[in-house]
This record gives sequence, C-alpha cells and structure tokens, in this order.
Amino acid sequence: MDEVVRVRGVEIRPGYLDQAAQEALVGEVRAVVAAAPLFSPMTPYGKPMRVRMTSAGRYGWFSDRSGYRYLDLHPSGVPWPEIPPVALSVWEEIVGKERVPDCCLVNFYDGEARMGMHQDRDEAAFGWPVVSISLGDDALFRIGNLERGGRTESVWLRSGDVAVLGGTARLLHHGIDRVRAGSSQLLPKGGRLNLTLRVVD
Ligand SMILES: O=C(O)CCC(=O)C(=O)O
Ligand SMILES: [Fe+2]
Repeated sequence: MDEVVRVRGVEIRPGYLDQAAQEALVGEVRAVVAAAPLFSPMTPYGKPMRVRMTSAGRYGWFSDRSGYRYLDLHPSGVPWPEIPPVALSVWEEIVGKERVPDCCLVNFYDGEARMGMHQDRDEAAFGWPVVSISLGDDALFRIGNLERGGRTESVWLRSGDVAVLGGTARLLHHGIDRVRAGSSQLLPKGGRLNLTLRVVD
C-alpha cells in the first residue's frame, strides 16, 4: 500500500486501491460512461484510436482531424459528468486539496488495444502531475524520455495501481504496448480501464 516504485521519476504505487475501492470506482465509471458514452477519437492522421475514451470533469479530452484538444462538452453535446469520487480522493491523498483536477480521462482497452508513445501536453499547465489509476487487466506501460525515441523502460500496471507523472517526469513520453487479456476478474467482460486526472488550465 505504501510502496512506491520509481521509474525515471514516474512514481508507481502498486495496489494503491484495494479490491473494495476498485469495485466502487468501477461502479462510478459505469455511471460516467452511461452519461457520456465511450467513443473512438480520430487521430489527426485520420486513423481512429483503438482505445475508446470518455471524460469526466470541467473538460474532456478529444481528438479529430484538427488535432488534440480539450472540450467543454461531450461530442454528443451533453455535459461531462462529475469526476468519480474515488478517483478524486486518490488525487487529494497524493497531490492534495489545493487544486481539483479539471479532467478525468477514461480510457477503455480491450484485449487488442494499445496506446502509442506520446506526451501528455495538451494541458496549459505542466506544474501539476498527471495521476493515473489502472483497473482490470494488466498493461505493459512503457516509459521513455522527454525527447521522442531513445531507450525506454517498461513496467506492468495492475488493477489498483496508481502512477504519478509529475515534476521532471511530467512530460516523459509513455505508452501502453499491450494488455494481458484475462489477467483480472474485476471487469466481468474483461479489458482494462485507465483513469488519468489532469489539471488543464
Ligand atoms: O492507459 C494508461 O495507462 C496510460 C494512458 C495515457 O497515457 C493517456 O491517457 O494519456
Ligand atoms: Fe498519456
């Protein structure tokens, strides 16, 4: 619970959420997805992303042929739901109460989904960390460098793990190489949920 593994400045807290907290958070994410359905954003290169997404909070992350950005409303026109309380308490415990995150991006990975190496840099402020919560199947998380390319290190993220990209690690390239289908029983139909809490502006 209190263990912290540091990989290139990324702080990983294995098993931060216990089973009961994970189940509670899954229930909260279901409510988010019911109000603001998952969609597959189009990349600026014209290929739909394999990961399905939605958001909660003041802003939601979006991508289409015009590029990556944050939107005030879900693409269907409905407001983004409130950030799930369990996720908000993870933020408060790790980052503090001084600033509430503006966005909780929800990513859903089926067994085939992956996410290419990228930086989280669509926010206006990099002074606050990105806090990532993993639920469901294990995922191989690759951590690179501030510049594109170069040597990388990989670590498996498991259900209940929290990873914090802050300080010198805030703008490191990172991605998900693969998801180990069937490695967790948390989501009845399998797959992986990742929540990232972000300060946007
Ligand atoms: O799924 C993950 O663990 C990482 C997600 C991510 O990097 C992102 O949404 O920007
Ligand atoms: Fe990211």
